[in-house]
Amino acid sequence: MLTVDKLSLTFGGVQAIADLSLEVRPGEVLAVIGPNGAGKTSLLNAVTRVFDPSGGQIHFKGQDLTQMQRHQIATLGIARTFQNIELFEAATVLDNLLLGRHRFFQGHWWQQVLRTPALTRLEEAAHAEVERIIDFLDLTPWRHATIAGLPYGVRKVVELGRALCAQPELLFLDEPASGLNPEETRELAFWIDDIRSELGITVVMVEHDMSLVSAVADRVICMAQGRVLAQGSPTEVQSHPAVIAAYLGA
Ligand SMILES: Nc1ncnc2c1ncn2[C@@H]1O[C@H](COP(=O)(O)OP(=O)(O)OP(=O)(O)O)[C@@H](O)[C@H]1O
Repeated sequence: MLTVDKLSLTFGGVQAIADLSLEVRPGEVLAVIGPNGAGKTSLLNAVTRVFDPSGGQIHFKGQDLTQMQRHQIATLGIARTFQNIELFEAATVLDNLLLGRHRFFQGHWWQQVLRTPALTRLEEAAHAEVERIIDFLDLTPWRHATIAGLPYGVRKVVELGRALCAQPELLFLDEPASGLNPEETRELAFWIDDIRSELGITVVMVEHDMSLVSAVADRVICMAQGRVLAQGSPTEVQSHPAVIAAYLGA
C-alpha cells in the first residue's frame, strides 16, 4: 500500500531520516518504535509532506507522494493524528469532526453561495459519517462540548475521530497512547483493532507504549538514528539485541 524507498530528511546539519526504506501492507497495523530522536515523527512528517524529503521516493498505491502538493495528500485517502493534539479549541467536538470531512468539499465557491443539490448531498453525507464516528468512538456525551473544556483523554479520542471522519485508507497515529492512563490505553487498543477490522483501515502508529504495541501491532519496525534497525513481530523486535542496545544507548 505504501512503499518508502531510500528516504532522507535533513534539518540543517541534522539527518533525521537516512536512506530509509520500508513498506506498509494493506490491512495491517504497523508500529514504529525507537528511542527518542530516532526519526519516527520525521518519518510521518515526510510521508504526509509536512516536510519535504531531501531524497528518496514515497509511493502510495502506485502514486509518488514526493511529486504531489502537500494539500493533495489527504485527498488520496491518508489521514493522521499529531503528537501534540491539533484541534480547534474554541469549537465543539461536532464541529471538529465535521472539519475532518474537508477533503470531500472540493467544489467551487459558487456552489456554496447557490447551495446546490450537490453541496446539500455532501453535507448530508458529512453529517451521517460524523454520527457514525461519534457512535463508533462513544463520543455521544461530548458531542456539543467545546474542546478547551475536555479532559486530555477525550481530546485524544476526538482527534482520532477527526482523522477517521476523512474516511482514510491509511491512518497514521503519532503516539496515540501518550498521556493516556492504563484504562484509556486498553480502550484505545480495542479501537485500533476495530479501526482495522470493522472500518478496514490500514494503521501505522508511532508508539512508545509497548503494552499497546504488543496488543495491536501485526508488525513492528524499530528505528534508530533515522534508519530501520530491526523489523518483525512485536516479540521478535523487542528481543532483538540491536534494539535492546539502542534503547540502552549502547
Ligand atoms: N522541525 C525540526 N527542526 C529541526 N530538527 C528537527 C525537527 N524535527 C525533528 N528534528 C530532529 O530530527 C531528529 C529526529 O526527530 P524526531 O522527532 O523525528 O524523532 P522521534 O523518533 O519522533 O523522537 P521522539 O520519540 O522523542 O518523539 C532529532 O534529532 C530532532 O531533533
